[in-house]
Amino acid sequence: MYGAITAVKDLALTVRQGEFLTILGPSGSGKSTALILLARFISRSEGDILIGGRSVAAVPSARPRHRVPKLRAIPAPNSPPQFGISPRGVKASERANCVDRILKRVHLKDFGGRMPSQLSGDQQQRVALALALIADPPVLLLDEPLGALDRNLREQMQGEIKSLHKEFGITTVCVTHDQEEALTLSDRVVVMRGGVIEQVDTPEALYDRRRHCSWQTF
Ligand SMILES: Nc1ncnc2c1ncn2[C@@H]1O[C@H](COP(=O)(O)OP(=O)(O)OP(=O)(O)O)[C@@H](O)[C@H]1O
Repeated sequence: MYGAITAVKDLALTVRQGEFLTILGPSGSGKSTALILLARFISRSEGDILIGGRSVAAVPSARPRHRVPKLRAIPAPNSPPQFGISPRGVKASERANCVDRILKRVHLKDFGGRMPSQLSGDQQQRVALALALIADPPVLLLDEPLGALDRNLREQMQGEIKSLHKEFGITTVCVTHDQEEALTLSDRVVVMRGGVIEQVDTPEALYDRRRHCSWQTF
């Protein structure tokens, strides 16, 4: 709840291990709030959120384990991309290698020393993706990851996100209002409207069902 506004009214959602789940809906439908609830950024009115079978309420709030930087912003704006985050469960001696390997994987091998302002929009998104992968979170949360990019770059980054998800197998919850993006990237799509879940389906079933009842635009 934000004051008198109940952004998400009733949310019962199971995110499966390793899946790419997208929350799709029009502006104001509560998508980001649902994602925030997942990350426990704000207090919940009621209910519980489980990650890996464990209640996030049991996780100390000072440093939320499940928090992952939004892709639309670089989390450490004044630092070169390779700083500011350490790989989990990687020995100190191997950290630099791990960071290099992931920067290479997102096509930023030679960009490690640049400041964010020296990077283009898609390079900044790649840095954010690299940071998320290096952090190796139990659930990767993406809020409108490609919203700031033009169409060509968006399609290119969609392909990259999809192949990174396949390769790293990180359980991912993504928020978007872009139907094409949701259908392209996801194993399942959650359609939200007015703070409630309207439908949960595979992209194929969603496309098929909506074809028969006039595809709604967001
Ligand atoms: N910090 C806030 N304070 C007050 N109201 C808020 C706040 N954040 C969101 N809201 C309200 O909660 C409702 C849901 O917003 P939310 O951002 O979750 O929706 P959304 O589907 O992600 O929309 P968008 O795509 O525009 O970000 C909206 O009515 C919005 O105005």
